Amino acid sequence: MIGILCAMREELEPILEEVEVKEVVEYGKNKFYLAKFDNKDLVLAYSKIGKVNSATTATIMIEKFKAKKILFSGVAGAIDEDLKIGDLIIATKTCQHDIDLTVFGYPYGYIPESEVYFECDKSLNSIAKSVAKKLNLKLKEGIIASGDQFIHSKEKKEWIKKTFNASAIEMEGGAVGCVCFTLNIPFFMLRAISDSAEEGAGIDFDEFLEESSKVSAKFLIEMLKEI
Ligand SMILES: Nc1ncnc2c(CN3C[C@H](CCSCCOCCO)[C@@H](O)C3)c[nH]c12
Repeated sequence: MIGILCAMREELEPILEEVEVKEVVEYGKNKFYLAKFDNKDLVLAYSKIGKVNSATTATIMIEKFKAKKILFSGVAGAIDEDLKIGDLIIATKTCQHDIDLTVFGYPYGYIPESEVYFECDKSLNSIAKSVAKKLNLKLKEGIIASGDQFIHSKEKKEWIKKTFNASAIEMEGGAVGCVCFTLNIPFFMLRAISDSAEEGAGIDFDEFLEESSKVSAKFLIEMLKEI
């Protein structure tokens, strides 16, 4: 079973259109779509926005639906200057920029007995890179930072870049990475850029959410053929 996770309805819908939904299971105030694609069993859901919702949905996919890998598809704000709206990025690792226990001498993003960074699955990332090569698509890879905030300030964006060496920003990957690390499940995260995470990002986000969600979804479908 492969878990396909998104945060928002707009991110999941273009994927659902491409798979054969066999059953919809209502559980934990959410809907889980059991589907087939290219003779593979999938469980798909959108978690709702944020780290708690995405951690909850990832855990249900793994524990209840027996997902053996989690693939995230969605949109992100750009931190690296060379990332433009519609560009694709995969996470080498994820982190949580809104964790702050620095008063106790810990680094930003660190919870005692846990990790700052959660590694993404290298074999899934190499499949993504070979798919991008085959389709002649630009695909960046880098650290992607998460927090329960929509970032729309150059100052905050630059702080996250300096503190975590992050290339993009969103609100779920660090939490899903932690769940997959905890349960020893391979984690892959693909994002298409929807905004600059600077002043005015909210306007761009509203304008490009649907289009960038489709870019990510289209690539994910191509990846599913190779897994
Ligand atoms: N700059 C940014 N900062 C943080 N995250 C992101 C992301 C990634 N996703 C989009 C969504 C945030 C938008 S909440 C929208 C509320 O509904 C608005 C109606 O559509 C959340 O799931 C994280 C894109 N640009 C970002």
